[in-house]
Amino acid sequence: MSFATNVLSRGLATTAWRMAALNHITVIGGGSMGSGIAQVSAQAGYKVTMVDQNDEILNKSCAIINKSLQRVVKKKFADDPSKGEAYISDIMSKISTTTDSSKAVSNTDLVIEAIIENMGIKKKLFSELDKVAKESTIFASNTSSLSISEMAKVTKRPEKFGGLHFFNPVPMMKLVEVVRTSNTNDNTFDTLFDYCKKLGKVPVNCKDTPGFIVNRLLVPYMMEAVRMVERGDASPKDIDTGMKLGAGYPMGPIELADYVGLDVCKFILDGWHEEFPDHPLFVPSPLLNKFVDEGKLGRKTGEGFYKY
Ligand SMILES: CCCCCCCC(=O)CC(=O)SCCNC(=O)CCNC(=O)[C@H](O)C(C)(C)COP(=O)(O)OP(=O)(O)OC[C@H]1O[C@@H](n2cnc3c(N)ncnc32)[C@H](O)[C@@H]1OP(=O)(O)O
Ligand SMILES: NC(=O)C1=CN([C@@H]2O[C@H](COP(=O)(O)OP(=O)(O)OC[C@H]3O[C@@H](n4cnc5c(N)ncnc54)[C@H](O)[C@@H]3O)[C@@H](O)[C@H]2O)C=CC1
Repeated sequence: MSFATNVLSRGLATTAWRMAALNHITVIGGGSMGSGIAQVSAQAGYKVTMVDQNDEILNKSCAIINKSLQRVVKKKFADDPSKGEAYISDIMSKISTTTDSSKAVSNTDLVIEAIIENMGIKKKLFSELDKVAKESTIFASNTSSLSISEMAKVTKRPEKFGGLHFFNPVPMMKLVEVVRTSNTNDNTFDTLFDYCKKLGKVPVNCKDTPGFIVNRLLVPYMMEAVRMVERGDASPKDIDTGMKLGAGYPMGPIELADYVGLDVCKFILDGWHEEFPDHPLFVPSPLLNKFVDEGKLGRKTGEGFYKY
C-alpha cells in the first residue's frame, strides 16, 4: 500500500469509526416537514417509516410526497418521462407508514421528530420512545425554536441526541442546521452531518441557542412584518412586494408566514414569550392569534393572510 493510500484509508477508517451506520430512519409527524424529510431520505436510498396520529393524516402525507415527486421527476427525467412513474414507485416503496411509534422505533437507527412545536408534547414523545428504541438509536428533533438539550434531558441518551433543522419546502431547500448540545457526542454529530450530506443537503454546525442561526434572524424579521400589518402601516401585498423586489427574497415575509403555517408561527412566538416574557419581540400577536382561532392557518388550510 502506498503512503497516500495508507493515509487515505486510515483517514476514512477514522471517519467511519466516528459514524454510526444508518439503514432505517423513523420520522415522527407526517405534516409539512415530516413528509418532506421522509421523501428526501427515501430519495437518498434509506428505508423510512413515517408515523402520525391516524391513517387519514398518513394518507395525506403520502399524497404530499407523491405530488412533490411528480415535480421532481418532471426535471429528473425530462428527456425520458416514461421513467418517472417507476422512479416514484421505487421511492414510495421505501416509505412505510404506521400510527404505532413504539413499534416503528424498536428497530430503527435514527428517529427524526417533526411533530407540533410544543415542548411538553415533544418531551412526552421522546421519553416514551427512549424506553423502546435500541441503545444505539440516535434521536433528533426538527424543532424551529425549542431547546434540544431540554428535550434530551428526558432520555437516557443525551449523548445520542441532536437537532436536525430542515427548511420548508424540504425537497427544495438545501440547508440543514445540525445542532449540537453540550452532551451530543462526536459520533452522533458526525453521523447527523454525514446523513445530511447523503441527502444532498448543505449542513451547518449550530449551537443549541434559541432559533439556532436562521430563525434567530428570521423570526424577528417576520414578526416585524406581521406587526406592520397590525399597525396598519402597510398591506401584506406591499410588504411582500417590497421585500421581494427591494431586498431580493424569493418570498415576502407575509407570504412566507402563510407558507410556514400561521399555527407554527404562533407556537414559536408563544414558546419564546413564555421563555423570555420581558422581550418585546415575542409579545403575542393579536392578528396571528385571530387567524389561528379561525382555523386560517395559511396555505395548508387555503386561507391565512391571503386566500389560496
Ligand atoms: C413568525 C416566525 C416564523 C418562523 C418560521 C420558521 C420556520 C422554520 O423553522 C424554518 C423554515 O423553514 S423558514 C422557511 C424557509 N423557506 C423559504 O424561505 C422558502 C422561500 N421560497 C422559495 O424559496 C421559493 O418560493 C420556493 C422554492 C418555495 C418555490 O419557488 P417559486 O416561488 O419559484 O415557485 P415554483 O415555480 O412553484 O417552484 C420553483 C421550482 O421548485 C419546485 N418545487 C417547489 N416546491 C416543491 C416541492 N415541495 N417539491 C418538489 N419540487 C418543488 C417546482 O417544481 C419548481 O421547479 P422548476 O419548475 O424546475 O423551476
Ligand atoms: N412549517 C415549517 O415551515 C417548519 C416547521 N418546523 C418544525 O417542524 C415541526 C413540524 O412542523 P410542521 O410539519 O410544519 O407541522 P404540521 O402541523 O404540518 O405537522 C405536524 C404533524 O405532527 C403530527 N403529530 C402531532 N403530535 C404527534 C404525535 N404525538 N405523534 C405523531 N404525530 C404527531 C400531526 O398530526 C401533524 O401531522 C415543528 O416542530 C416545527 O416547528 C421546522 C422547520 C420549518
